This record gives sequence, C-alpha cells and structure tokens, in this order.
Amino acid sequence: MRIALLVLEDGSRFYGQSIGVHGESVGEIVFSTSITGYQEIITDPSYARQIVVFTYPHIGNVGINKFDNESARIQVAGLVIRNLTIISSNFRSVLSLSDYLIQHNIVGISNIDTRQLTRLIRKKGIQRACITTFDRLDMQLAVRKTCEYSIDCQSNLAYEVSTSHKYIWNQGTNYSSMQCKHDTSVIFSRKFFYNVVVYDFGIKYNIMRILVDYGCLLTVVPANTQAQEVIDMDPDGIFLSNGPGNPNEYIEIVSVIKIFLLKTNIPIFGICLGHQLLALALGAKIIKMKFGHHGSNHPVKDLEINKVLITTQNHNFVVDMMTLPNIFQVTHISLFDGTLQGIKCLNKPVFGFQGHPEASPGPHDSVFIFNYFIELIKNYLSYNSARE
Ligand SMILES: NC(=O)CC[C@H](N)C(=O)O
Repeated sequence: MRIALLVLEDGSRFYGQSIGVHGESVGEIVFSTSITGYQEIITDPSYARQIVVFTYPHIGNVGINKFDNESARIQVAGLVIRNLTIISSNFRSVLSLSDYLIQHNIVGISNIDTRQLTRLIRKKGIQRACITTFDRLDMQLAVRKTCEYSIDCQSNLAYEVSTSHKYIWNQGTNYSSMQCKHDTSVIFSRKFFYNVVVYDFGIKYNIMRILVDYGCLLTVVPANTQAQEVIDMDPDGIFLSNGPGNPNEYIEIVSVIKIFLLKTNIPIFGICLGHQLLALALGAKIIKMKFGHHGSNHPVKDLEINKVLITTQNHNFVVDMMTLPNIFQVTHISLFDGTLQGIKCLNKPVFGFQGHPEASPGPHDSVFIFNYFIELIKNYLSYNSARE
C-alpha cells in the first residue's frame, strides 16, 4: 500500500492511500454529489485539470466498462474518494477503477474524510490542490506547487480537449445499448432529417448520441473553426458543446458566435459552456461561483412549464442574471441557489441550458430540452422552404 497526500491551497492536508498511478498532480479541487456514474464523470472533458472529490463514500463498485466513457480518456487531474471497493462486480466490467487510473497515468487518493473535505470546499470555495504519492511526502513542496499552479493556464483548455479535425458522428443511444448486449455487428438503419454542426469544446458523447436519436446527422468541428466555414456548410442547426475552463477567456469563440447571430437565423443550442458562450455573445456577463454545481441531484425549475426537473450539473461559472440583456428570457433557475439555469432569446431561434439534459450520469428529467432545438430547426427549415 502506497501512502498519498492531498494538500489544499490553504494548507489543509489529508493523508490517504494511493489508488492510481505513482506521481503528483495539481488542479482545481471540486466535489461531485453524484451517487452513480463515476466512469462518465472522470471521462467528461469539462473536468479537465480538475481534481474531483466524490461525496458518495463507495466508489469503484461496478468497475470500468467499455461503454460508459464520455470521451476517449480520463480527463480529471486526480481523484479523491472515501472508500475504494475491494471487488468490483458488474457483467460489463472489464477493469477495476484503480487499474483504469494507472492505465491513464492519473493519481488518486482514497481513505479521505470526504465529508470534512467537502465542508471545507463549501466554506472556503474552490481551491487549488495537489495529490502526491512521492515517498518523501514533502508537505511544503506540495503546498508550494499548489500555490504556484496558475489557474490562467486554463485559458486554452477547450482548444486542448477539442477534436483536431472535422468528422461525422451518426451513433445514437440505441447503438450503445445494443453494444451493451454484446452485439456490435448491428448497424442501425437510422433516418437523419437534420444536418447539425457541433462545436466541440470538449463534448460528451451522450450529447451527440441524443442529437442523433432526434434525427440529427452531426458534423463535429474543432473549437477554432471560423464562422464562415460553418455558414458555408449550410447547417440546419448549430450546437455549442460543454467544455472546461473559464468562458471569459474564449474571446475568439464568442466573436464567432456573434457572427452567427448577426449574419444568420440558424437555430443555436448551447449546453453548459456552450450556453455561457452564447450568453456572452449576446452581451451578458459570466461570474465564478463559490464552489460550483457538480452532481446529479440538482433541482431546477422550468419556468415555462412550471415543473421541477432533477438535473445533472457540472459548472464553476454562471451567467450573471443581473446582466442579461432584455432580448433574453430566463427559462430555468436553480432551486439550490437561485442562479440562472436556462435562457432563450426572444428575437432569434437561440437558447441555452446550464445543466446537462444528456445526463450521463444522472436523471433523464430534462432530456426533452433537445426537442426544443428540433422544433426550432423545423421552423427554420419550413420558413426557408416557404421562401424558395
Ligand atoms: N460542463 C461545462 O461545460 C462547464 C462549463 C465551464 N467550464 C464551467 O465550469 O462553468
């Protein structure tokens, strides 16, 4: 058993057991209250450079399988848990969580009082932290490295996790559930009704699968794709993905979105980072939250249908409701802290959702939000064909 140390920017330290690769990692520490879905969470690119603490005490129970990744690799900078299960058990499991961390060169620490740690993060806010497994657990050095870690180095994160080339995505959720049934030979004859360009700022697979389920054929483009290139593709809709980092840093992406808004009437839907970038392009401001929202149990009120949705959340930044221009209508608010969770534009077919309607992991209460996008696309297409 190798000892590991977790050090926070404020000097707090927690000794535990190493459950990942031997090494050291620094990042922002956030806590997630999701009870299930650790595989989806650690592979979600929005968590890039973040150390994730799970508040649920037992992690690793169902191992790692071939189907639940939300991207091609582990994205978190490190993992902090209470208990790692000794035996992982599930018919789909091919690997233990610990082996998966080692395979991907990720450090992890268990036997941590995650309740105390979470209270600390809630009280003091998001901090930088370091996990180290080095033999001489040099406290001073770990604190120094933590404090030297610059949050500014996050300014390129969406570009780093984005795809390097354009590609077509046509896999829906049924495809993956068929895979679960060990039948990889089945190819679905699926109908595609809409061509959607997807900006990949660190997109989760399940967003793409659900868009395909709704009849969209996706052309996924890198984060730095210019507006004209997309306009030339003549898409029926544009999707702006989730992703890591501070939205205020992505000035170039915001100016690309501004061009779409200025020059076209193409329907646009943004999730999480995509929603924040859309709000920035329309003149709102974004602020950093104290400890963010990370988990699958967040109640959000849908103001249009007057219902509460239990949602999956993963964000440290939020649109400042006070700065929202008049052309926006607030469609959703968080029932935890009243922060803004959804907007729609009154003079454009454009809307954004702060939470994750694709879940993965989490409840499916808000999946119907994808349908709003489809409705906007249908209107756009029928308006265009009426003009022809
Ligand atoms: N999941 C996301 O897209 C996160 C958006 C942004 N990086 C934030 O932390 O607020």
